[in-house]
Amino acid sequence: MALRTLSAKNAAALDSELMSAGAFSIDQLMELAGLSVSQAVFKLQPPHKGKRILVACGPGNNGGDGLVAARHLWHYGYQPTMYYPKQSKNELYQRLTKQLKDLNVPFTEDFEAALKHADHIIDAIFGFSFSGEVREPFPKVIEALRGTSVPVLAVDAPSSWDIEDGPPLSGPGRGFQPEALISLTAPKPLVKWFKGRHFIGGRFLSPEMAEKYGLDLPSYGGIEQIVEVGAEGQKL
Ligand SMILES: NC(=O)C1=CN([C@@H]2O[C@H](COP(=O)(O)OP(=O)(O)OC[C@H]3O[C@@H](n4cnc5c(N)ncnc54)[C@H](O)[C@@H]3O)[C@@H](O)[C@H]2O)[C@H](O)CC1
Ligand SMILES: [K+]
Repeated sequence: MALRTLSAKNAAALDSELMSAGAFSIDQLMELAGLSVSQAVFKLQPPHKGKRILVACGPGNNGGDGLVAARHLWHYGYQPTMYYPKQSKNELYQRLTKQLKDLNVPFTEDFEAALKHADHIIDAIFGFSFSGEVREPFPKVIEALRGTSVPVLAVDAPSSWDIEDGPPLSGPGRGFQPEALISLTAPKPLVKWFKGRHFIGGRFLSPEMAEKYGLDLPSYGGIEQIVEVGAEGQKL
């Protein structure tokens, strides 16, 4: 049986409820989300299989998860490279960026060139607040993700996919099917069209909140921040 999914509208409502009634800060949620992304990379691409991780970050919190994941990956011994073309002036993102610069993690403006030297890619461009046509400068990046043979781990959603309706029928993301996906808190309806390896992460949901939003609490083992499920979210 598939895990229950969370619509884009409810994902945003749950996020804001976690930060009000739930008493979490955005920094905490993003740290746990990014930590789970880093653990999924470790599972998919253990360091002995190649350490060069290209992290594509978008302008919102999905991008923030990518910034946090990169820092954890550096500490695990990986060599992250950041592509972060629309850097927010928001203080949190500036701090996350500084933390990476202090570790001498490189930032590149040329995604296609960086792709030639990558062993794995994190797609942290858009998450549950994506809508409409992909705007500049991201169309060529999405096209490159679609065309590359380097494996891609998508954070929360394959970027350019509609959260409810899945893969786009036209535009740069047409035919984009990443190797892996990590859904944060709960899978979004788009998982119905996803065919790769699927993880759930973001281990911060209380049983009360799960019940209120009609979600399943993933059965995380021990100290794990991720749990692998079937492609469409069914328990393995
Ligand atoms: N509770 C959780 O599960 C948590 C999840 N986290 C992550 O946060 C994202 C959602 O973040 P949000 O800031 O709301 O939005 P996005 O990052 O998805 O994108 C917003 C960003 O993108 C721009 N944008 C939207 N559509 C387009 C477009 N068509 N073309 C270009 N740009 C577009 C928009 O203007 C914004 O700037 C969730 O998915 C998780 O990854 C939190 O980290 C922690 C809690
Ligand atoms: K994404």
